[in-house]
Amino acid sequence: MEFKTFEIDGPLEIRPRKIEDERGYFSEIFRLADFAERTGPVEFVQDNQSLSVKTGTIRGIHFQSHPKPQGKLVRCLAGSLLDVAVDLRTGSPTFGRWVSAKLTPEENNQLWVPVGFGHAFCSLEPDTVIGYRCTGYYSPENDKGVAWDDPDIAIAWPDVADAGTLSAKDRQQPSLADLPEYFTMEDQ
Ligand SMILES: Cc1cn([C@H]2C[C@H](O)[C@@H](COP(=O)(O)OP(=O)(O)O[C@H]3O[C@H](C)C(=O)[C@H](O)[C@H]3O)O2)c(=O)[nH]c1=O
Repeated sequence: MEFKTFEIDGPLEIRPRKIEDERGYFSEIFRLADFAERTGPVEFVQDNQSLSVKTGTIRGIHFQSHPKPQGKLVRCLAGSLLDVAVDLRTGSPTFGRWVSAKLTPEENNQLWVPVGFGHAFCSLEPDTVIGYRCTGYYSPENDKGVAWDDPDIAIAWPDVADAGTLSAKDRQQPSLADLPEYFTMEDQ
């Protein structure tokens, strides 16, 4: 299992080994000991999965505020997607900056989005399925977001990104400049 860091401290791209044979492959996609060695103690309590039928579907930038924050371990189960983590920690030297990874079943890679980061993705082909493990339960009252196309974040979305796919909620997310201070450098 390979762990790749980014220029922003916190997010990780994880690439579990695929053991291939004539039947296909086998992969240990998560080992708590290996993961927690790099992230510190984590407990996943909820697994989510969503289907995006159209190429260019954009979901996000989402996060849950305290006292119900969520770290997310994301992978692609079908299709492919560009997954993005945005640093929302007040006082962070990389506040407002983002990292991304193209996730596909073939690559068998994952993105760790720690507490303190917003999460968003864009599907890169039809019928893309995303699966992600969360370290906190869903809490609608703590479900917050930032505008996907905020110029102060300037995520380099792929050309296929289709704003027409945005949910009503995502069409009216606040700008980064208008966002309350939800997270600090104490968050992880
Ligand atoms: C997140 C969530 C949603 N829901 C319900 C609420 C709505 O009735 C429906 C769709 O929710 P939403 O439009 O927020 O789903 P996405 O736009 O895919 O948002 C998710 O995708 C972005 C990229 C994320 O990182 C978050 O996990 C999450 O915000 O599922 C639940 O019942 N449980 C949940 O954990």
